Amino acid sequence: MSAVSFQSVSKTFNTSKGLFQALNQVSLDIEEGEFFGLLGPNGAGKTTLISILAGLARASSGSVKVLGRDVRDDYAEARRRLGVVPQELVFDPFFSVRETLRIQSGYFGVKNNDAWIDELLESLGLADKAQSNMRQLSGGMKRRVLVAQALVHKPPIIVLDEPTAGVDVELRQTLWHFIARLNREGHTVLLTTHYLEEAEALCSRVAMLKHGNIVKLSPMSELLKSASANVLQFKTDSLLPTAMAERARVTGRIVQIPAQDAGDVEGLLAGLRQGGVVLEDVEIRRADLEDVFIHVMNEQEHSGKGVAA
Ligand SMILES: Nc1ncnc2c1ncn2[C@@H]1O[C@H](COP(=O)(O)OP(=O)(O)OP(=O)(O)O)[C@@H](O)[C@H]1O
Repeated sequence: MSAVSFQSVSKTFNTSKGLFQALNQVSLDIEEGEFFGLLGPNGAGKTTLISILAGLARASSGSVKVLGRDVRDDYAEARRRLGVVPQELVFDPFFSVRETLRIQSGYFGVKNNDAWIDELLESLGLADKAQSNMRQLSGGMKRRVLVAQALVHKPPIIVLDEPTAGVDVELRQTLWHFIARLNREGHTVLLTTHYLEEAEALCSRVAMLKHGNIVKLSPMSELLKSASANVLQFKTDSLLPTAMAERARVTGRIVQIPAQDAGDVEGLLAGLRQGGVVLEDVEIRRADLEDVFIHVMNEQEHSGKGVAA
């Protein structure tokens, strides 16, 4: 049985400008024990898909099942199997951290949960904040509580919607260490993130979403293999020749151009020299998930919408 199964899920919003299709026939099965990444640019439909999974929004058509339970017809049972860490920080400011977690346990009907609550507090670096009121915590600490809150009923499936947006390195490390442990222990993880190096390090399979369509669905290893093998990277203040500018990813002074092999790199360097481009800090590195992501998104731009497996 799939941990999460999306079958032809579409979502249309009524907006002041008319109907807007945020999801278009999304079908996707996430297996038990997977660490699955849902990637896509802003507005691709990731949060909408997760909101439908969590029962916070309704699909216009299609169905979603959590371990075989339909999120609409069998909401309570489906929801109990999910631990959802939302993007937004929402709390009741009057409770302490421990009270917040106890209340959440009660909500799921879990009694005598203090041993697990202590373990969550310890693993997420919150042990010394257990008695603090929520309103006294920093943003990063609140985010840790949000994670603890999602996990308080030991859900088999953990859903994280951009959990590391704007959080510091220490929290990221604490969080990933803990989530990776839970995944090793058998929990399924569904993650959306804009930090592609995190996705690359953690996810065994990813789906890329664009304009509400799945445009890529692939194991991470195959995705990385499918990429052009290398990237020529350098810094420059010069303008690039047009043919090269079209292939390049430019961030400030840093230019990165995909290259298949050593011959391709030589050709690029010769072209740059001919174009009078002055290079600094030249290096050749292996392509990463960000290179693949940009390639897939550009491909879609040029070929229109569509599904590529
Ligand atoms: N309640 C709503 N009413 C109208 N349009 C909406 C609503 N919620 C989302 N949308 C639109 O649906 C599209 C998908 O939004 P969604 O939040 O799912 O994207 P996302 O992939 O999570 O983006 P981000 O990476 O920015 O979080 C966007 O164009 C958004 O403006």
